[in-house]
Amino acid sequence: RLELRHGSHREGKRNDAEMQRWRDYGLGQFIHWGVYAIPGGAWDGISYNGAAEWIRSWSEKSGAPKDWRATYDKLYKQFNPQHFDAKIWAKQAKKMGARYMIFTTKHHDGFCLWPSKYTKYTIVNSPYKKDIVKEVVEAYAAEGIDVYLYFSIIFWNHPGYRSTVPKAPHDSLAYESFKEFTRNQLVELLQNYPQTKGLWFDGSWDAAWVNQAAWTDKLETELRQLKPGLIIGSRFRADEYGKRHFDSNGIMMGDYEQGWERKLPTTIDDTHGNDWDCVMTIPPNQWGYNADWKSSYIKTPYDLIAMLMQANSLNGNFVINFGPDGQGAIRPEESAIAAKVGEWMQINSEAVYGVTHANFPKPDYGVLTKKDTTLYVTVFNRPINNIVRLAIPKSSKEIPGKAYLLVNNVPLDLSAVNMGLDRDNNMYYDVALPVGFSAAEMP
Ligand SMILES: C[C@@H]1N[C@@H](C#Cc2ccccc2)[C@H](O)[C@@H]1O
Repeated sequence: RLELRHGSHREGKRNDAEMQRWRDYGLGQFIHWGVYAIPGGAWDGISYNGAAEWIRSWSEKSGAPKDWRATYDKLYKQFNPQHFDAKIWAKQAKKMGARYMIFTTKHHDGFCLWPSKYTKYTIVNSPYKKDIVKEVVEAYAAEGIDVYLYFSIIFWNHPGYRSTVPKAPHDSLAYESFKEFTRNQLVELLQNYPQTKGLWFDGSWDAAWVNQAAWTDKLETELRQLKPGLIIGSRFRADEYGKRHFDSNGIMMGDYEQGWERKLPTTIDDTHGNDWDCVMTIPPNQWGYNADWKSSYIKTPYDLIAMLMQANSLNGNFVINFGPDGQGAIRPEESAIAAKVGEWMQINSEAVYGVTHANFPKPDYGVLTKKDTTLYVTVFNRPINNIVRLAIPKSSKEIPGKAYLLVNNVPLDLSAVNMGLDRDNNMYYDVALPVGFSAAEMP
């Protein structure tokens, strides 16, 4: 084992109340919003083929309009979202069943949706002027939804930003100013918005930042002291050998694993016994608003519900991303998806909130989650014989005999079902699905 000064400072899960609250969320909403919502993935009739929130990085050699960067960097002067109403967003999240939300205070372009004292590139200098982060934090708090602030380390047009490790003296000096700027903004966010429960870091892969193990370690400690109980994921900092998410001894950095971006673990072993979240886009890879939803597959509510249950069956939270348009409205297609997920959650959220992995053989008809001695069997692939078999290894300590199978919220008493031993010496319960049962079909 390596002697690390700036690796993970804790082994095993955090066991304080704030982290248990995080663990119990089950479902979250991510909102990506900023100046990038104005172009919405295209400009002057030319489409950008990357993620809409990355459109500033569009180069002329890959088809960007002439002087695109300069054009983009003036767009904030048009940012005046007349349809923005954080209360509408928050009510939609509530109806969807989200217990927490993650909001982009600034993305890689650096435009701050709060009146930061440390740069002029903020909402104050846009026609909108008002503090959007404040409106969001307050609206979600009013709905009882916890807020986490997304913060991009990358700031493409900050004079001191460097992606590669600075070598020349003037670059090193510039980067020192960028580090101080970054620290100042993070302290400012925690002081301005004390309601926030955590920071969701992104854009921390640059060599220049990865090379700052000691400084970022010190900064993380300072932020945690500033806000006891603060939750920070594995993406914030690297150890002194440049290892991210997991230090050079394989111990997770931060409080939960942030590696599951647009992907999910398959087995509980993939999660290494850690807390984790999966953040998921509705199109294949668009976080910010992209006007064109015709040229790619849009996930259905069923797709998202299946992912939600897979995440929760493996001890993870599932966070669905929404990208409001340049006027601040969530597009009708996204609102419809949120409503459908909410209808399903209305019936089945007991199998989502506060659950843990059930250590039984995973059935092929759906997923298992559990809470205390109650087992939730969420059936997505209805067996042709209408029987779901629950196999419990005889060695298992968790015999759900006292539990109920909640199948689409229909409690089934296990003692009333056919039991036996299969050839793998598992005890099994064969449960006939009630007539009309459907976990996934919308009511
Ligand atoms: C949460 C998501 N992370 C961001 C990214 C990225 C990215 C882009 C290229 C290569 C690797 C990672 C996306 O823009 C979005 O904010």
